[in-house]
Amino acid sequence: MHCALYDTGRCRSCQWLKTPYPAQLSHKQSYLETLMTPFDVAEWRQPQPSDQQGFRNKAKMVVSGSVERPLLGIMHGDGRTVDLCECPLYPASFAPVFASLKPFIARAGLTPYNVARRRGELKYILLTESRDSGAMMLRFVLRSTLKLAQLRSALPWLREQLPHINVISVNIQPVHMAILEGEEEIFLSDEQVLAERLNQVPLWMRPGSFFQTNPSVAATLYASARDWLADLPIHTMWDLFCGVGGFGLHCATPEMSLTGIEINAKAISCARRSAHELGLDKVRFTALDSAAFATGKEQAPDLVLVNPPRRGIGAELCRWLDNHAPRWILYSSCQAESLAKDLSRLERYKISRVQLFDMFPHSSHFEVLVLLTLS
Ligand SMILES: C[S@@+](CC[C@H](N)C(=O)[O-])C[C@H]1O[C@@H](n2cnc3c(N)ncnc32)[C@H](O)[C@@H]1O
Ligand code: SF4
Repeated sequence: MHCALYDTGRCRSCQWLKTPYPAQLSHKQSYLETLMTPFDVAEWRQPQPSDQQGFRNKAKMVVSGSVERPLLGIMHGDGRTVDLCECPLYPASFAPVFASLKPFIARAGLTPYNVARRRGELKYILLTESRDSGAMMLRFVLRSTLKLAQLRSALPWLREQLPHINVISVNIQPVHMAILEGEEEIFLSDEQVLAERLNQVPLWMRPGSFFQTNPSVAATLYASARDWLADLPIHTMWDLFCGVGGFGLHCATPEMSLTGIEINAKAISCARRSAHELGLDKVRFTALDSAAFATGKEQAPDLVLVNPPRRGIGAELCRWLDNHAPRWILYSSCQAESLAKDLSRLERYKISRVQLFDMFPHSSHFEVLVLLTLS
């Protein structure tokens, strides 16, 4: 893939950009196979490739420069800022939004936050697109509510320019640190959630809840989970670290009892809404810590699906799973090293199937789906 920003040294975020894409995939696959050497893998599926560009549904732009000439992009460690509006990882539909946002920032007088001087108001612009409908969610991360009234009164102009932005909000992040978002979210639109649909399953995105950033590959990942489970006699299932419910809602059948557990209550409200739309009445989604939920139970379901953050599921949950022995575990991981560590703790399981999903092209990262069967 060609990136002028990379070639001119302005952005080097994609460390593997100069490696041809097929070689990127085979490097990732060989690395994964090396990590899995201690385990006996019954079946390897072919890696799932990604589109090489335009695959992201989300932009997190640091705002810098001046109010008349804002830059939307990244800040390097030395404080240098670079405009990334032409980053080829974003879909073509993002360019007109960035083009309208720049004059809007001037109209609303949203002075970019200057980290060195600790002055200014607008810190980040967060833009998310529904791949299904093309509708978008736009969030302004501000240092305080000082410019909120100005932003509100300039907003009709922006809405006229960009009528497909359904959800607009302001996040207040008063802390002077590299933290992206604060606790307080103020909605400026009637809509507070953005509808997505992957494989005909309705999903909802909302500020602050996790959603996969490569929706095409996420759709193949969820569909694979559903296909892998389709032939197994599963009556009861848990989806731990479920986010807005993508895995569980793909895998659940009307007869199956599904419990989804996630720490973020807003994500849980999205998952409940999807289950209701699908007419799944044996599905429960609850906001809890996954390990605390599992360790409070006497009995495991037929299958436990886990999709943890990069740190993995950890020793306590592995111990509980190994002791309570669900017949199957389906583990989706975005960090192969923590996955390998967790697999070594699940001593009673054999590895039935493994597949790599290239969620993050041009970087060393990838997603892996592993089916474990009780020995
Ligand atoms: C990799 S994301 C996966 C989300 C979801 N399965 C999906 O497909 O989008 C990990 C999720 O775990 C949640 N999480 C983090 N720590 C948790 C915990 N201790 N207990 C439950 N959920 C947690 C995060 O909020 C996040 O939604
Ligand atoms: S993140 Fe975008 S701009 Fe930066 S190197 Fe990758 S493709 Fe180029």
